[in-house]
Amino acid sequence: MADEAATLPLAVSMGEPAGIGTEVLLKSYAQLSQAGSSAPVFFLIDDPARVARIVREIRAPFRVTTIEDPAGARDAFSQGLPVLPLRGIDPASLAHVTPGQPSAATAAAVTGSIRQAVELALEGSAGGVVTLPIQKSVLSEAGFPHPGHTEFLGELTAEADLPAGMPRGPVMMLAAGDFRTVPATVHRALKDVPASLKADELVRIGTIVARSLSYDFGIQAPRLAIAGLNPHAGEGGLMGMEEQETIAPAIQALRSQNIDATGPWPADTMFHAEARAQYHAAIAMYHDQALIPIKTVAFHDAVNVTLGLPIVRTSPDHGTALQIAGKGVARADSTSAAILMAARMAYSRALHAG
Ligand SMILES: NC(=O)C1=CN([C@@H]2O[C@H](COP(=O)(O)OP(=O)(O)OC[C@H]3O[C@@H](n4cnc5c(N)ncnc54)[C@H](O)[C@@H]3O)[C@@H](O)[C@H]2O)C=CC1
Ligand SMILES: NCC(=O)COP(=O)(O)O
Repeated sequence: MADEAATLPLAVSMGEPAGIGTEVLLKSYAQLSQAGSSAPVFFLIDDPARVARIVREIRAPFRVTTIEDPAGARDAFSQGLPVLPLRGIDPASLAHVTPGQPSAATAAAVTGSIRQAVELALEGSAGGVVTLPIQKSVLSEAGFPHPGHTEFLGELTAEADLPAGMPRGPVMMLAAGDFRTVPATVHRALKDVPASLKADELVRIGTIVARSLSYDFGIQAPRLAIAGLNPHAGEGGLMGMEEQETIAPAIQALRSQNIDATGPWPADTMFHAEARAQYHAAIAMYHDQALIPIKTVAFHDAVNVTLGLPIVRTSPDHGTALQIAGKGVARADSTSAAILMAARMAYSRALHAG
């Protein structure tokens, strides 16, 4: 990790303050900072007084260090968790957070933290962005127009240049070790999925995944397995036509671009261990088709990563877990994995950029 740790510090957005985000980040800091100079350096964008209060409440064996800019994170990291104050947000909006009870009153801080993290990454002050989970329903109540980070990040980075040859995302991928799944449609009602599947969109997603597996993850000849939509991948048209009309033509188009894509595979049998050994990433047709297998097998290890962005972005795979917020029982493995993955991706991008 020595070289990876030498890249720019990672910016961590605060996520829902009534959820488990702060707790898992503090636990990750306690764990990862043990690695000393080989630990990836990161900082949280939040209200330092709020975070310091939580650190005192849980009697964490470290403190919070307020930094004025990302450059201050490296020196501060060995002393305590570096926290960069939220820009343009009244800290009073975060003064009355009750664990487990999210409120629209904190929405500006939550979305402002993401925006600030992305800006720092785009201007080259941060090596990438790690987002802590947001409560999507509460942000929506407050007028936030995006169903999740993925779409918001696409908008925030729409004008920025991508690495050479990388088509523009955003594309969501969940990854745990060699197990990688991509939902071709993301935050969409199931009833709307069939009509929204388009061959050219599947080709764009497949191209981004293949390119990113090489560029960000060092897989030189990525193999993609594409799922069908219907039971038994349509059973020759008996159970649906999307495989023949949309998915198979997209696979042909990917193959004509020398991308090693196969399918459409029946989704029920493509995720067991022997099947997974045949490919580097599965492209599923909808959110739960992609996320159920990986969260079942690797809930505490998986990372949510956005491909096809001008910046690196990862996140723990879990949500705000309001039921256990404030109880001290949340596991930080996925957050630590997200930080380590972002550091590795930032290092890989820095190497490519020369
Ligand atoms: N990247 C993001 O911002 C994400 C946000 N969400 C949002 O989170 C909210 C809650 O979503 P849910 O579907 O309930 O999923 P969830 O992941 O918050 O919780 C599902 C179950 O897993 C448990 N759990 C989650 N994280 C855990 C951890 N670190 N340690 C131990 N147990 C843990 C919870 O207690 C609950 O039983 C929703 O608003 C959802 O949209 C969900 C996923 C990702
Ligand atoms: N289930 C994954 C999820 O909802 C995360 O979405 P995003 O906030 O990363 O776009």
